Amino acid sequence: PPHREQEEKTGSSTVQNLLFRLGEKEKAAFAFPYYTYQFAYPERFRSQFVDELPEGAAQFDILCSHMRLDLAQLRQVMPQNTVFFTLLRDPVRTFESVFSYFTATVPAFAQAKAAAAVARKSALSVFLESPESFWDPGEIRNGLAKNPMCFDLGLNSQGWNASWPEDLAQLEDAFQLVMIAEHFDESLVLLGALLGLDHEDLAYVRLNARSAGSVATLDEGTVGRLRSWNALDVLLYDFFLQLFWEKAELYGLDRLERDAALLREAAERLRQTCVARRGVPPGDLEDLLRPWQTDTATVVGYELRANLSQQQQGRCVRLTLPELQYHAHLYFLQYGRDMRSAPTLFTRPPPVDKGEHGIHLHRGGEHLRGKDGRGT
Ligand SMILES: Nc1ncnc2c1ncn2[C@@H]1O[C@H](COP(=O)(O)OS(=O)(=O)O)[C@@H](OP(=O)(O)O)[C@H]1O
Repeated sequence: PPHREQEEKTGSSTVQNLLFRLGEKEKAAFAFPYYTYQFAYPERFRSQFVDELPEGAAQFDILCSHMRLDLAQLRQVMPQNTVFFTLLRDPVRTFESVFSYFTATVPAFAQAKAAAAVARKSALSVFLESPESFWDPGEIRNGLAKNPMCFDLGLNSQGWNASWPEDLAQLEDAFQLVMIAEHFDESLVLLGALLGLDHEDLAYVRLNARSAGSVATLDEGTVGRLRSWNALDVLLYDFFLQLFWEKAELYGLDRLERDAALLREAAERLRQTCVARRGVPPGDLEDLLRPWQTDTATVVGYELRANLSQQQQGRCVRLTLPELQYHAHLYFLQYGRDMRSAPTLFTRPPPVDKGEHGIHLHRGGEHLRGKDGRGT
């Protein structure tokens, strides 16, 4: 059974979608959060955050919802032969994405934004001029404000300390694969080899991407400041990037490139079949396919072709289904009830409010279930 640790803003929704599709097809038992679609994030993961084992299942097969990692607690939930993998992204791009997406929810970022309005500068540049002045390390909602990838992996993300190398070595032992977003297709090939998946299983579309207008261009000075503020994320990334290339060499570099090319072809075929328009702004998307938005970032989605067969429709909707909608759908399939909502510190509420929520999800669910004739 795979377990994927979800890293904020690294491309993890794209990998999660793949596991959702795979798990749904195989009727896997998902270890879902008791509340909502994330494990009480940004608290450290605890086994009691997981909902009950579904009826008839002897163990959980897949766990892939948002969490801040605690390996020991996670091992209490998942079977012994679980494959652990996660995904890292260039720390500069990750931080820029985290900053843009969570400007309003991370207090350190929100304060920088307020100061920027006065100074008539960008919030990110004001933050990077003196990050320490905005950053209160005692405030848990500031977890993502510095070294967000280390934070999500449960490492000490606030500064270097003596146990860091050992903590890193533990992660190296625990994860069979650490994927690298900059080599996404090659990472997927290695994942496929690990889980016994073929190119068709691995075909994907890029999910949760911001519109071009939401992505900041970074000059050299900004990149330098981002790297020094997130120095531990840089260390983490460089360490696992090197490990990634060692794994790639073991697989065979030529073979990896050949397989990545085949995967790209399979993915492109599926995109040609399914997608009429990519990069579609939220206002143009129906509820079912509209990704969750924040106040500060526009996240784009996909419009499907109009004349799909029933079977294609089932596959294409799932391929492009945003995280919350797919999570809610699978939760409903697994338990026969709606996902529980609960306020968390980082509230990203369900896509529509409570009253409509059920109707929307049922409609979404029926749409999904009806179109491919799976039925529940
Ligand atoms: N395949 C692939 N390769 C490279 N990058 C990718 C891929 N898929 C998604 N992305 C980018 O990842 C960002 C979204 O990350 P997450 O899905 O992890 O976000 S979230 O934490 O779950 O909200 C988001 O980055 P930004 O657009 O910079 O915000 C996506 O564009």
